[in-house]
Order: sequence, then structure tokens, then C-alpha cells
Amino acid sequence: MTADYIKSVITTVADYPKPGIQFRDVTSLMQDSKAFGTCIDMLAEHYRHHQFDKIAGTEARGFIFGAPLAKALGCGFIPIRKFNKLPRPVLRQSYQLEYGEDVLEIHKDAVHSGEKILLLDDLLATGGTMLATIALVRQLGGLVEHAAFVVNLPDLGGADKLTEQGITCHALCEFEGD
Ligand SMILES: O=P(O)(O)OC[C@H]1O[C@H](OP(=O)(O)OP(=O)(O)O)[C@H](O)[C@@H]1O
Ligand SMILES: Nc1ncnc2[nH]cnc12
Repeated sequence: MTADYIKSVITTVADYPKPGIQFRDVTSLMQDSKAFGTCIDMLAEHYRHHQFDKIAGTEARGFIFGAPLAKALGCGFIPIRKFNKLPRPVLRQSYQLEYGEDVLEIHKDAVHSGEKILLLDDLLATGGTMLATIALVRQLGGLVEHAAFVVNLPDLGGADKLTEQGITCHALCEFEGD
């Protein structure tokens, strides 16, 4: 199975959630047992020779891809959640994205100083979500050098912003200029 197949099972929804946005909906990929499993296998293969202590996945779809990848790589999993969803003491970071703004939180005891953390989300657009996630993990002393995605939207510039932060990005497919 190739990146082209993964791309072909992602549905594009025009004007969602706001006029002018081409929403790349990965739920159609998740429904395809072959494509979903292959995404996890491809990501696991890519990071096979790396050593991570934990994967940090961002709510909501970062949980769906991040948890099975953590199992495959033998790592722990950290849920980075939206505002007021975590029950114990948190760090909080607000951020902008393609169609609005939001707040992310992490449990203060989720990362121990010096731990190597792989960041994971379904999609990279402006990079706002991932930059907020990086800020949270780094404030707790986590070492962050890699971020993985199923989809990158290069026109929105997120990958460039992550590169400026010293992050190497890996995405299984891209939607460009359409
Ligand atoms: O690179 P960015 O511009 O920050 O955009 C990427 C984020 O946008 C989507 O989530 P969304 O904020 O729609 O939240 P949801 O997962 O709760 O639906 C996607 O799952 C990423 O997390
Ligand atoms: N165009 C898009 N499609 C899906 N998720 C997104 N998050 C930010 N922009 C997005």
C-alpha cells in the first residue's frame, strides 16, 4: 500500500467548518481497516530505529493514531487535551489554527525531565496545534526533535515553523494546491 492509497481514502469536505476551508477528513481513512492499520505500520517502521520514552498525541484524532503507534513502538502515551478535560494539575497553552483558536493542556507529571517525546497528530496545517504541544512538553523538560502526521498541508506553512523549532517532521501524505 502506498501514500497515494492513504491519500485516496481521505475525504475532502469543502467549506467546513468555515467557508473557504478544504477540510481533510481522516475519519474515512480510519473506517478502512486496511488503510488504518497500514498507517500505523508505516509510522512504526519509520521510527523503528529511534528510542522514544513516550508519544504525545493531541486531541482528538492524535489519540486515535497515537495510541496504537505507542503500542507498536513500546512507548507510553500522553494525551494532550483541550481545555478543562484533565483532572489533575496541568500546564496550559493557547494557540491559533486555520479556523479559530483553542487551548491545550498537559498533566504536569506526564513528562519527566530528559525524556524523549515523539509528537503525533493526524494533520499538520498552520502548525499552531503542534507548536503549542511542543511548548507544553518542553516546559516540562521533555526532549522533542520529531513530529509525525498522517497528513501535511504544506501550503499552510506548519512544517516550516516546526523546522525553525528544531523539529524534524514526517507525514505519510500531503495535499498541496487543491
Ligand atoms: O496545524 P494546525 O493549523 O494547528 O491544525 C491542525 C489541527 O487541526 C485539527 O484539529 P482541530 O483543531 O480541528 O480539533 P479536533 O481534533 O478537536 O477536531 C487537526 O486534528 C490538528 O490537531
Ligand atoms: N484543512 C484542514 N483539514 C482538516 N483539519 C484541519 N486542521 C486545520 N486545518 C485543517
